[in-house]
Amino acid sequence: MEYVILVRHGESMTNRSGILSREMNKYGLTDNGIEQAKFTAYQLKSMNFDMIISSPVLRARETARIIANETNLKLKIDDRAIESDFGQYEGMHINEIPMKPREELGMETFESQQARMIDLIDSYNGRCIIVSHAFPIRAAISYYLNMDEQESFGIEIRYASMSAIDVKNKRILSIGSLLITDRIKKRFS
Ligand SMILES: O=C(O)[C@H](O)COP(=O)(O)O
Repeated sequence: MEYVILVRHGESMTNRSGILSREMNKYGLTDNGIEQAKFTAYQLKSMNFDMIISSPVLRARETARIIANETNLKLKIDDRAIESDFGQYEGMHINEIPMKPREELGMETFESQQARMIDLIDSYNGRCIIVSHAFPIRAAISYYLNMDEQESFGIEIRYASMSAIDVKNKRILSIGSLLITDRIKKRFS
């Protein structure tokens, strides 16, 4: 891939209820999340992409469909963009989960999420949008910043935000932005 914009889905019922879930067909976007996705789609419409790729999880698919409709891009579902695997804590409220490292809880590790996101980015050509989830997106960004989970802990990936990466030069152009700048638009013109 030459350039990629990593988009987090819009606000969903998981976020509003504090539930951690990678359920494929539950917890869609809230009305707020739909509006957030539409605003991101509106900005991306003025740029040139080859494809949009999405996590198979409903909230990401709904966000990607909104963007695909606005940009007339072909939408492809790719499991490598999926939400973190929460293991035995799937579907639980965030407050019910012990404050321990993911490894100790039997959840998918930061390294595993980073590896599958980078494998995904490196397996496509051209300029793409990838719709995924906060943690996998942060893990991918950390790869280009050469940071580990703790060092990148402060990176916030907001709903429907856009993180632009110049993949061929391994350079981060924006992190968790809600607005696309003109100089980033120029790279996708
Ligand atoms: O940050 C996390 O643990 C999750 O990635 C949040 O998931 P979401 O981006 O699907 O809300």
